[in-house]
Amino acid sequence: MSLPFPAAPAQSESRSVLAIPAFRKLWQAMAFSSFGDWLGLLASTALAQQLAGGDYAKANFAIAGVFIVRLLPAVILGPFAGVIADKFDRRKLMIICDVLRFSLYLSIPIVGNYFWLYTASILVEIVTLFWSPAKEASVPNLVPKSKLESANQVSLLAAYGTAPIAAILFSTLALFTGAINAALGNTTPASAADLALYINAVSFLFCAYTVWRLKEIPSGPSQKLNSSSIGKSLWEGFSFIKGSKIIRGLIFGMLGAFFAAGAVIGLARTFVDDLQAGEAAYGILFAAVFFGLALGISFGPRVFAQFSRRRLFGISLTISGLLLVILSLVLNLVLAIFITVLLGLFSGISWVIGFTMLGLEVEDEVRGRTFAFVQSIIRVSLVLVLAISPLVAAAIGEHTYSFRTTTVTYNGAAFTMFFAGFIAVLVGVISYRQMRDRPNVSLLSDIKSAFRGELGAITGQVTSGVFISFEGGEGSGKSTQTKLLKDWLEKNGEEVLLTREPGGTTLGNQLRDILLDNKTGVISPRAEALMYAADRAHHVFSLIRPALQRGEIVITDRYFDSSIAYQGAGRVLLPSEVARISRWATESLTPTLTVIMDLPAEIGLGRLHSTDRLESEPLAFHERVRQEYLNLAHLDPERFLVVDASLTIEQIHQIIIERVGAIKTLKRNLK
Ligand SMILES: Nc1ncnc2c1ncn2[C@@H]1O[C@H](COP(=O)(O)OP(=O)(O)OP(=O)(O)O)[C@@H](O)[C@H]1O
Ligand SMILES: Cc1cn([C@H]2C[C@H](O)[C@@H](COP(=O)(O)O)O2)c(=O)[nH]c1=O
Repeated sequence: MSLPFPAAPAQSESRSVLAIPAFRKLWQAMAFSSFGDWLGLLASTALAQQLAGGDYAKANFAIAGVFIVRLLPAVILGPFAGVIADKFDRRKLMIICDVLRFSLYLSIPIVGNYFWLYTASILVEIVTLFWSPAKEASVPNLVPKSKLESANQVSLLAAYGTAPIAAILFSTLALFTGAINAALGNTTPASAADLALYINAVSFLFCAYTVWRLKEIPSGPSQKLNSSSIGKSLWEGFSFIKGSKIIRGLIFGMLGAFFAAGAVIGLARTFVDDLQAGEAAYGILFAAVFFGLALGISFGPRVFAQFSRRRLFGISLTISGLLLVILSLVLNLVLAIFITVLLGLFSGISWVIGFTMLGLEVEDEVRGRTFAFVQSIIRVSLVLVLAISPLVAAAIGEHTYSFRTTTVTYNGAAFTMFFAGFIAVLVGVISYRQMRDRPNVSLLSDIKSAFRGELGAITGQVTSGVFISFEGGEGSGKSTQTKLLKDWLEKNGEEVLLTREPGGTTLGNQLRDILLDNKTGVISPRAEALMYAADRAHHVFSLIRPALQRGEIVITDRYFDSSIAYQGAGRVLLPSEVARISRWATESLTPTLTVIMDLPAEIGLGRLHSTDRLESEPLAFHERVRQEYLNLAHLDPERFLVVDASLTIEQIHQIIIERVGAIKTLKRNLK
């Protein structure tokens, strides 16, 4: 029998996609234009502030204006631009767009007034709306299908990874503007914002040149693009998410994360001014957010690997909100930068978990619409927060307070950040409560368990298909009920794989013989745990995962909870350690539903005609197993269904099909 391809992606995927010369060149062009975009954003907001000439309210209004004009075209024209861009030669379109962006950015510092700053910003955004779909449509022509996901990952890196580099360059320009002006022999000295805008312009010229040389991009118009309107995707996505508590919590939380990050970005320029710091500090603060975000995205999920993703999401969001509140109270720039890195870090964690979980929790058929919904709602809320927060700050104005001998100044930016942080905390707490798994496990004990490496991270990981496990003591009726359920599901049009542990595979059957044969005699508890885990690893790898990926329903008679109950409680090993082995063996594949057939051990054993090596264990062993099952179910009532196995076979079957029949992805529920 040939084994399926491993589920985990190869480590060097991202590097290998960049080894494709044509894609690498396009990627470099993307990285340059993203870098230019970030530098342009920093420069435009700095210029808007400069043009206000020291008027606090005017500076805030002007900065809000920059964000509004940069985001509005995408909200209003986004879907239409995609359709129009479809009709043109992609390569030529990208070159024209880049040359236009070069000219527009070049003109902003030359003209140097508000009117042209806003007009040019709107035009740049409109041009970008045509460039982006042309670029998106070109990527599939340059990389094989199997590498598309890695291509998207490195594209994201180019889009966001360039932000801190742009911010550092902006700070450097701000620090050395005088020297640079002198070196260039400028008679009318340019500000850091002007210089940044010139560099930005040149980055687009470079991008145009790269694409011009990239003959691999087909010259024809692109294939059909997703052109659904924002209104339509909002509505369709909304209809799908309203039924799921977890997805609702996720989206609500992600909006909270964007709300907090948007407030920092929208208010950063005036906030650093309130801290008596200049343009260099603005760049550093901006870089700090992205540096923190990058840290959170890269290391967060790995560092907190043992912790429940659903809980971690709400917690990191709440911490981000708290950090925003603290940031608003800080009057020292160095401290503010440190807090901003932490704020970015926790926002990064919630962002990456949010997106990953959306991918995991949302079924294949509705994933596209859900993501479209999330993207639309994020754009709309970003426009609102970026536009509104400087306006609120302007309305609040400047305030100085005296306490005995000290005076402190808290301006509108600080007050607005405080409120934004407060709202983010509320959102974090609500989404934590809404998404929290295992409601009977307290946060503190979950943190302790995570440090010990317990089951925390194991929560709803099935991507496609439905995975149901049956658990219970000896003779409790598992085999009888799994067969009845299989028949019922097949009558309802499902493809079903019924399997068991140990022994779902050829190798598993050999292990089963050794494990259950009375002649085997005593096996050390740890060796026994490893043998069951070995059977499980092979079972998941070669049978269960492939079936789930085919979209089938997998029913297994016993899975990892058996090991926790038998080897953990029965053999008196640490259940947390046994769980950890299973998590490793299965790459955390967790059942959608686990049915526990609960029966006093004595009755179950009494139903059997012969006894194997495990069944021959004393009654106390089997009672410990039963109690451990009940304990597991108590901790995670969402995953477990405990059934009274002393009822009749038909009564039990009815209880089970009532619960299974409610699973949303069953064909009968999708009609
Ligand atoms: N609800 C029930 N009431 C009475 N007898 C039952 C019930 N369910 C199953 N049985 C009988 O109990 C015996 C054991 O049932 P079954 O093989 O389904 O249990 P099991 O949990 O799979 O056992 P094992 O742990 O040994 O694999 C069978 O003879 C079966 O007909
Ligand atoms: C998966 C698994 C099973 N066991 C024990 C439980 C039973 O005594 C046997 C399996 O027999 P069954 O007739 O198929 O129920 O193995 C275990 O101890 N640990 C496990 O992980």
